[in-house]
Amino acid sequence: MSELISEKIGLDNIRIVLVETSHTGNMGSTARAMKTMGLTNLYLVNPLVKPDSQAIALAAGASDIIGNATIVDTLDQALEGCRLVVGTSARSRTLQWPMLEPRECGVKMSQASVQAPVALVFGRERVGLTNDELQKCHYHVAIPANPDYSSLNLAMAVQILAYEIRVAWLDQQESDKPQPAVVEDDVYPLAEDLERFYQHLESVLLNIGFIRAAHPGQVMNKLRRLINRARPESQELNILRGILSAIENPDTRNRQK
Ligand SMILES: C[S@@+](CC[C@H](N)C(=O)[O-])C[C@H]1O[C@@H](n2cnc3c(N)ncnc32)[C@H](O)[C@@H]1O
Repeated sequence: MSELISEKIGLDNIRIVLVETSHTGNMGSTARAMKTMGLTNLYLVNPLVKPDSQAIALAAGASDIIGNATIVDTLDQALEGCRLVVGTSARSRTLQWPMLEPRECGVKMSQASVQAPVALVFGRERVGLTNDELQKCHYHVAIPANPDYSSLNLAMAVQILAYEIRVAWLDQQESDKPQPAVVEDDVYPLAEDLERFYQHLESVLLNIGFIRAAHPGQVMNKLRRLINRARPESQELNILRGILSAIENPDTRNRQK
């Protein structure tokens, strides 16, 4: 595989997503962290400040990454078209999610990006990512820092995880090991298809009275975790959608008997 082609189909498919960033310096330092590791795709979700001269100054030679950043209103928009989403968090949450070590995260992202766009999502400087945002991710990754002081500066967290992606990518390019098996690029559903499935599931569970709107509890969160852990393929997700439609539409059910 030539350097040119592999760069195009690998690192270019990796999105670094920053959610509601409030310091332009962090945008600049993130751009620099990305470019040094060969990453180019920066997404800013509802940034609280617009990239300014401080962002450009801290980006140094990477201001093109800031200039080409995609600015969107919602995290769902930033994840459109992605088939693997990893969320980052310094602290463990009430509902534990499948976890990756930074090294595993690098390998998974590097391998999956050969097939399709993937996203690594970073949170707000003060409060990180919300539980809802983290539940849109297949996996979480935590940099195993000092347990007494584990919260890194946003751009430094980007640097460490981008480095792990670089190491895995170089290993993939240079080793004599066989490349990951080539699979159809639509084997896993898009992030937006998964979201539509979760909305469909929730609406059916509300309609049949399994979830009560006034007291939904943790059912949907736990189902999201279960389904994310299983990582259904597109065809399997279609079967689940079909089951939901059959529950909703008794006429179809009778016809199939
Ligand atoms: C300053 S931290 C936010 C800290 C926030 N108080 C919290 O508890 O999530 C900003 C972002 O940097 C990333 N980050 C910081 N430390 C991290 C760590 N140890 N592991 C993974 N990501 C980290 C995460 O994306 C986090 O949302």
